[in-house]
Amino acid sequence: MLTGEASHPDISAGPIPMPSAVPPQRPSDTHRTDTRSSNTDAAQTDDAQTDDAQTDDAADVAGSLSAPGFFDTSDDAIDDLTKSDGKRAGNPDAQHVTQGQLFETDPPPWELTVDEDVAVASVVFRDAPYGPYDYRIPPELRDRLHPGMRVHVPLGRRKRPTVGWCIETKMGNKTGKTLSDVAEVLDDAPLCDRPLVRLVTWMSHYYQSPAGQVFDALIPSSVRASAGTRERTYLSPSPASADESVVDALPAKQQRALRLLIAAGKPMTSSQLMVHAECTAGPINALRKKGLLDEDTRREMATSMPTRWQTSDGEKTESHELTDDQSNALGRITAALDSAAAKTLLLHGVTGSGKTEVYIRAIEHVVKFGRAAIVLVPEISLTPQTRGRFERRFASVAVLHSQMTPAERHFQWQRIRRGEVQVVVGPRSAVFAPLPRLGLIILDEEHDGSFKQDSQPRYHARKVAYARAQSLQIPLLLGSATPSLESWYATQSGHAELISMPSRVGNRPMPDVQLVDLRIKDERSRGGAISRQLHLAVTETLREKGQVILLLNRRGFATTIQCPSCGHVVACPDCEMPLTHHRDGGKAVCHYCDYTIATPPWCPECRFDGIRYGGLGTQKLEVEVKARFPEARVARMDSDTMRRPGSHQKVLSAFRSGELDLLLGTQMIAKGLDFPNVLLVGVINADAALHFPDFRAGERTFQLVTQVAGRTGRGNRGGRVIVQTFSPEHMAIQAASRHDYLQFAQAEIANRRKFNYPPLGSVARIIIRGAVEDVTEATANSLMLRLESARERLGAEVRLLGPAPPPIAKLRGKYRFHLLLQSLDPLQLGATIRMATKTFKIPEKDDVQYVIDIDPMDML
Ligand SMILES: Nc1ncnc2c1ncn2[C@@H]1O[C@H](COP(=O)(O)OP(=O)(O)OP(=O)(O)O)[C@@H](O)[C@H]1O
Ligand SMILES: [Zn+2]
Repeated sequence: MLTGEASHPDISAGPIPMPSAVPPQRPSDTHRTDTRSSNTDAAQTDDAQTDDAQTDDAADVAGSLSAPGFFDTSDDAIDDLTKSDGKRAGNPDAQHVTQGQLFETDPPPWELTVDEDVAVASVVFRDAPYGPYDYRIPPELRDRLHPGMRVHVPLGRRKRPTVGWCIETKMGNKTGKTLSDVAEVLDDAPLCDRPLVRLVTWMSHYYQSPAGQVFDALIPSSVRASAGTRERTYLSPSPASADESVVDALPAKQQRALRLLIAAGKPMTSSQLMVHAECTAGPINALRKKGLLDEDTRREMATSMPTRWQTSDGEKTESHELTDDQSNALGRITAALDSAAAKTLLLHGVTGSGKTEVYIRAIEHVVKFGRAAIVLVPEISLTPQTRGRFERRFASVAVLHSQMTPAERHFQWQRIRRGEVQVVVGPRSAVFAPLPRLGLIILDEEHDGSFKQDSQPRYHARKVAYARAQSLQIPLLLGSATPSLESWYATQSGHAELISMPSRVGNRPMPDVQLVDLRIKDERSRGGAISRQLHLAVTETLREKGQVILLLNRRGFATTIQCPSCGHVVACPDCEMPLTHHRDGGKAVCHYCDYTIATPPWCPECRFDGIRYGGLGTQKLEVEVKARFPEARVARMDSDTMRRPGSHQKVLSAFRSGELDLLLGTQMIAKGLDFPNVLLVGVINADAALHFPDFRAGERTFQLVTQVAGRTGRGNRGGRVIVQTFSPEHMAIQAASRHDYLQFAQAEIANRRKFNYPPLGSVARIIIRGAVEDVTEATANSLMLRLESARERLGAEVRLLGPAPPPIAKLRGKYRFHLLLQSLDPLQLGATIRMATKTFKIPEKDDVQYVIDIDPMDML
């Protein structure tokens, strides 16, 4: 029989406190379906990157440019995660918030007796009910079962046999009930060690995601399914075969086979022995039947792995003599490594300052002491260059990427776990790499949006890396030319150490950036996307045999309302967020607070009557470019053209070798590429991301323009940048045009302070979706009421916004509403949601689901 007692994972086992309770059972079965809100084709921006490393079923696409906070939980706050949410928020009644109760028939606490001699396992499940529930470990399994293993247990009144994850083993049954037995242990060894199990419980608590689902994110499905392995039975001589008289009495063929096996001195499979003894299966089976052979079945890799290493993209460079900036940076990183403290370091190095070389030297330091490192990068197939740089410098590198087969992924995971790997390079899921002696975690391009997972559990790799580094007492190194404001703010508030590399390698100048004001009629080309200045610059560059990059980051839908004459964007008076045009009914709606007006027919600012909505895509741009520059060899890079494995590789190699003159595409061409012959970068519409209904719009725009501008001037021939924009005076664009991160960061922090947006406060979002609009809205409303009452009971200072339709108000035939929560204290935010959803049940007939997104990255 089950009990409803919430398990308490061991928190004394490691240096950092982890939460003391995993979330209680979720009341609504339907909750577990993740809406994958922004993973859709309709909504998907052109920057989709897939990383199928961790989920079987989820498309797991991440899209946007910025990153949520992780320092919004101060160290104290992380510490406080070990306490009950309710207590912290000041309500004694709230203590029970973290306790899961399955049956109302549970005895009251004073009737509980503790049975000290029972070995107990706490088990969590992927599907509802999620647990944790306690089971008795039968004596014969006591030595075999450890946290991090899968078990078969009976679940529910019908004792349905179910696979679960053991998160804790302990002595003593405190439930006062007879526990059901663990039926079977499914793994020979834990699939994750204790620190990783504690990371699971922390993630489960923080992201309010069932621990069983977090395990599934942590352990690749290929590992769970033992992809690429098979069972083989090995034969060895049994003790009975030691009797010479028995052997002598055997028929000739059997005798020969057995003697050969004894002489070999090692076990063989039956087919190996058949070859060796030149016999059929008959004599071997006869030996088996006579009890002269012992059998041992093992699971092993089917073949030695045919790893399909991608060839490098043609870059040749090797180790460099460090610049002064680089050696200073390295010195500070090695000091942190030597101090064996869980320090967070932010390496802010301008584009082309040589950050990769610093990472490599830091890892060399780690490897020297027999330890290993994880390097997280935005999707690796976009940057074959980075991969090549690591593979050339370390003997044993495991590169994880989305195009691996399950067998390859499993093979690499086993290598990593056996401690055979010095460096793991991979996307966000690589933060879970089971390295036994991890010494350093690095996030390159730490501001990148792909570090946030867009399906359950909706974790951010930076925050998880932070938690893992803290628990192992190792440094975390974040690197970027355009750090996220979260990381930047952490350096200002003393939670992270700032290391600056303000100049480029070889003292190359930063490229000159020229702004083209698209509001001026003459600058706009009739019907086209390329201004007169940009056209001239491309022509000149091609004539000089230089290469060109054109960026057009068109989002899947473009519904901002902007005046082409004055550049004014219609925005919400309460939230300062741009309003979104809804074609049905001609409404303009704030997607934060639901402020609604009729879409203005002319510009409210300058009265120009030709206000417009919408945009232009890369495909259309390609047609225009080919028409304007018929001689140029052009390639387009976006999620449509880059579907096939290896396609990035191909285009980038062709670009490096000079077989292509012009590369146009979405933000995937803005990332980390290092091509010395790129003399011109053009940004077609810098506003694309600027007027998005998202408080991170300015940050994303700054990052994107700065990053793409950084792709030029990396060789000896210099480089320049042309940025077309309707908002040349906007602070983000001004700062980007001067490569001035500091100015941007200071101004943007001041902006965020007004509304306590991250990194000053925390944000969470709940998405509700359903087939029938009013039912969905009614559900959203009743959840809102619960949030309000939870806020009151907890005395929490949390701002509640909505329900409002998100920019994508309908998705795959489902209506969507969202709620936003904002607070200076992430713990109060989390506790409010936990309390409000604890007993929130949606009747099955309503067909409505909800999804909790803590530290959301986008508001689509
Ligand atoms: N000490 C050095 N001496 C000479 N060249 C160097 C040195 N360090 C790095 N480089 C070269 O400088 C170039 C830029 O380095 P890298 O790509 O690491 O820059 P980055 O800081 O990562 O820039 P971005 O943020 O734009 O990706 C590379 O071609 C690299 O090989
Ligand atoms: Zn508003």
